[in-house]
Amino acid sequence: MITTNNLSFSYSENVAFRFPDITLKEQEHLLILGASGIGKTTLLHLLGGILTPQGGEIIVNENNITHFKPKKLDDFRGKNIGFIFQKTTAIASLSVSDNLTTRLYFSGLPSSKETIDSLLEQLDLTAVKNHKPHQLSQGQLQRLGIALGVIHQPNIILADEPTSSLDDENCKLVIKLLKKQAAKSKANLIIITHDQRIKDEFTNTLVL
Ligand SMILES: Nc1ncnc2c1ncn2[C@@H]1O[C@H](COP(=O)(O)OP(=O)(O)OP(=O)(O)O)[C@@H](O)[C@H]1O
Repeated sequence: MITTNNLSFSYSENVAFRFPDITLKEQEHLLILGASGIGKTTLLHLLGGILTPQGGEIIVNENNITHFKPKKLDDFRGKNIGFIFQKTTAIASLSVSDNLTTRLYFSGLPSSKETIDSLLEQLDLTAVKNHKPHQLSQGQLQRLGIALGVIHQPNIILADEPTSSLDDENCKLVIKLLKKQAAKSKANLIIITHDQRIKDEFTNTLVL
């Protein structure tokens, strides 16, 4: 569950944003659309606690995270938020499997071979589990990005332009995978995009 009230943020006097309020009940999805530069990534980073709003508040599962101290926010983010970035944040020197083990560690969770193997299987990455990120294809890298965003079963999955560089077939596949992973961890799924192809896949949309 996530609620925002009167959120505002500015990078400078000239680059300032006021965002519409968001209310998502358990497991609801939201697609955020809008022109380039309108503030979509900024909003996603506010929702995930990467940026702190100058005004308003963000409530995640009854926790008002707006005024959390940095350490508490880091812990909260590690356990509850799953980010999927356009470009993978995998560690180059580690294998696919070890990247997932490391992500679990940073979320304060024990390494679980079963959890990792099962997720790799679902994302069709088993064959490359011992490969380093640079040995993966674009599609495999994209799926590793999803794995890294969901391995710790977050309550909120935040995806930044997850389909923009994909062909139609892989675009559909990624959306299906994101919805499936969100259902599995009973998470809210919030996607920002200007990819019009995925508009029809979501009933709940917010245009900035
Ligand atoms: N760290 C920063 N410092 C200063 N200005 C920034 C910073 N990050 C973003 N901006 C500015 O804030 C505005 C909104 O950026 P943001 O990335 O949130 O937009 P967006 O809607 O996600 O754009 P796009 O669709 O092109 O990714 C842009 O004008 C951008 O230049």
